[in-house]
Amino acid sequence: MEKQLEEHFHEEKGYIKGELVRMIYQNPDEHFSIALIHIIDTNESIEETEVVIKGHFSPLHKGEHYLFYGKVTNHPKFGDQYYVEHYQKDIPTSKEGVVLYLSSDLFYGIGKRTAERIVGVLGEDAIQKILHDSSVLDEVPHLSKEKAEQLVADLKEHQGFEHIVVTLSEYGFGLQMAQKIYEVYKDRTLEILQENPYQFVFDITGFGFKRADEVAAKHGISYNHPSRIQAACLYSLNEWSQQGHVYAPHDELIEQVKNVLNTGENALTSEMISTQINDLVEDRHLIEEEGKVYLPSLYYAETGFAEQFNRLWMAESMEEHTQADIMKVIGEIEEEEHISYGKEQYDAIERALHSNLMILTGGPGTGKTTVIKGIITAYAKLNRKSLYPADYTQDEPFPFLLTAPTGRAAKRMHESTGIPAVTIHRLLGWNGTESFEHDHDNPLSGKVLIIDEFSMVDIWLANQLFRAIPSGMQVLLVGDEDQLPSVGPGQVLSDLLSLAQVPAISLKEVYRQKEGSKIIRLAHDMKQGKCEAQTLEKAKDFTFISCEETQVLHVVQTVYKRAIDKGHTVKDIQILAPMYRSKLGIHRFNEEIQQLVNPPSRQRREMKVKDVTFRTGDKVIQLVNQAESGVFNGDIGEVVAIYREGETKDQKEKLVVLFDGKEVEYLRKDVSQIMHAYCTSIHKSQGSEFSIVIIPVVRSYARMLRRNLLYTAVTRSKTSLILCGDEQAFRKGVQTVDTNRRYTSLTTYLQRIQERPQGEVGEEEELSPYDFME
Ligand SMILES: Nc1ncnc2c1ncn2[C@@H]1O[C@H](COP(=O)(O)OP(=O)(O)OP(=O)(O)O)[C@@H](O)[C@H]1O
Repeated sequence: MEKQLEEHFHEEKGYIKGELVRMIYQNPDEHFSIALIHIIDTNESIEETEVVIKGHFSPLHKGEHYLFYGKVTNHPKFGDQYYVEHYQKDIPTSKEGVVLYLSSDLFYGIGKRTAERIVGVLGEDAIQKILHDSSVLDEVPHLSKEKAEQLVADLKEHQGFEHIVVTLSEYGFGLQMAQKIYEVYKDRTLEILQENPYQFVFDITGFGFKRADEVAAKHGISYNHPSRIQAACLYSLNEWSQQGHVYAPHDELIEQVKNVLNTGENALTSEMISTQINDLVEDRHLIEEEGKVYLPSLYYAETGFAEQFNRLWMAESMEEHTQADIMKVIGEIEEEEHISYGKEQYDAIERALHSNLMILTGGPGTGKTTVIKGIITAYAKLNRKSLYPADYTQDEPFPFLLTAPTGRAAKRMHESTGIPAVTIHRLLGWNGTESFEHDHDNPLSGKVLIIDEFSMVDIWLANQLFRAIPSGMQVLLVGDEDQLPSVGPGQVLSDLLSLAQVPAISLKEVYRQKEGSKIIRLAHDMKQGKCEAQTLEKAKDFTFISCEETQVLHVVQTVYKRAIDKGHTVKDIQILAPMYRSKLGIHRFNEEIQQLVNPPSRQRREMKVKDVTFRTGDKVIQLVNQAESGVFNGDIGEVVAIYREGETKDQKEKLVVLFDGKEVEYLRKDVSQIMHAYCTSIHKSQGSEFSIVIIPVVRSYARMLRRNLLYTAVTRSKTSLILCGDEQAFRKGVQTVDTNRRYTSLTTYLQRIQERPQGEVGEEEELSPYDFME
């Protein structure tokens, strides 16, 4: 196999056969290295006898020969270098060569005579044979067990990683995936690859069923092999949860699995699939209850959250204040703040003050923030507490915990209340991997917890958060039920609201509208599905520019430019679109707006990653939570510096982004954590607000256009909203209610808990959903 590969590469690609002179640089985590090589043989046009090579390879050993495949690149300062795309050890193939190799210093305790005996028995492909099945060494006479074990260990160390990567590359796996696979299975990789590639679907994040199927087909694994069907079940359920469902009904899962297995004429019956689902359930890879099939992590998150929610809801009431006291302090606040609370607002403050747990909902401008401030101030007055964190000590911590799912939402919360607010991840002391500092063993401390933008919180995070809330802490969940549900699985807010017993107050009266905001009026009309001609009429803060789909890009550019010319910054202006990859997708807008506001220039450094060019001055968005650097999914920043290899201490290219006064460095390999943010998706914009929002709405988006999506987009704008495109498409979207409810069973569990005889508690669940996640 290796030989064929070598011949194949020799025919098609440039190569250098060489020997290590010295390692110049190596980063073991990334297997990225630079080395100086003495050239033994090459078909590349390199004049020198030595060359610097760069690329992903583990440390090379002196005295061994390697074959490097790649490209000659010309470095302006250092001349010719070789960029290694692929490499392998030049394993000796003649008997003499193998004897020399095995008796070299690389192998402890193997002298020339032992090496000759090994090659005498196993032949010139002794190395491959031993790597494939080390028991072949039993056939070698006078080779002690210890020596044989040492030899296998040394061989694996010297040949293991390269050999595995080379073999995986034959199956079409890139270096990154090969490394990921190797990290999980180490020297068992090839064995698993050959015997049960479907195992990869279980163990390796991002490993698709189709890839496993391709590998399995090469090994002749049959279409109805139990491992194949089981992997398809697991894969389907994963896909299902990515669409927001917490479970799949057994029968629907079977249908989905049939589609994934796609066996054509070789039909697999529902019974066969059902049997495999049952086996997975028996082995605890899946959990099934009343015909609902769950991934264990989701099952434990949902049942766990229900228990935690119930615990807080049913906790002993805290010290009661009399109605008279409450009325008195609310009156005082009204006077101090020059405000007269509406009836709903007043009720919300009053009820929150003597509830363990309450939900506050309302559209934009209904006074959610005003009520939050009212609750905090009233609590402080009633309990004679200061609102300044500096007045507190470790023994008596600050009583108010304010939190939100995104950094931007937390920042807004802080700005509007004057009280510190952090992301939920930070509040829980997330360490960036699998655990949180705060959980039921180490709960949060404080008296009142307020969680804003709760519609964005998925069932995993909700459970994790609620586990860390001590009984007796007052909890207020705040959100807008008409916005999109969480990106992750579940629909926690709307499930809770659907239960009549859960204490909730919905603010309906709009206050900001009284200040003449058309944006707010539009949002409230949209909520009711209203979108008449009058609704879209131009106003001071709102314009719908009707135009053909082909003109939309130009119109968006013109509006953007005009806003910039008027003195607004790129930060103030946000384009929101529902799709990434269409003619009018997010990527396209980003390219065009970058060209408009941050074009190539001598003063601006660039880093090209795949097809995307990042430039200093670019507006970018963080795509994943990154606890160590303190940046979170959805945070928006600006590229402030780009460093080349030779300019940094550790010789690495870097891109630096400034997020709200905090600089974060990205290595080239991590740049995929960010993307341009001139235009972002509506989903990513949840929890953020922008002064000027531009939303293209065209017919080609039709399958995405839903009321809650458009409502979320429109309510992101603070002072100016520009819609452009097709009014009809917008209207249709507003009238299309997302009827695809997610499969969740939170309400069932909560009801079940409520009906349980008093005093009986649920099984103490020691597991956290994160125990099941990577
Ligand atoms: N009872 C009231 N009397 C007068 N003005 C009010 C009242 N309640 C709220 N407002 C004003 O209405 C505006 C919107 O209120 P607030 O910011 O609290 O709403 P919100 O629901 O948090 O809105 P959004 O979600 O859009 O931020 C603010 O300017 C606020 O001062």
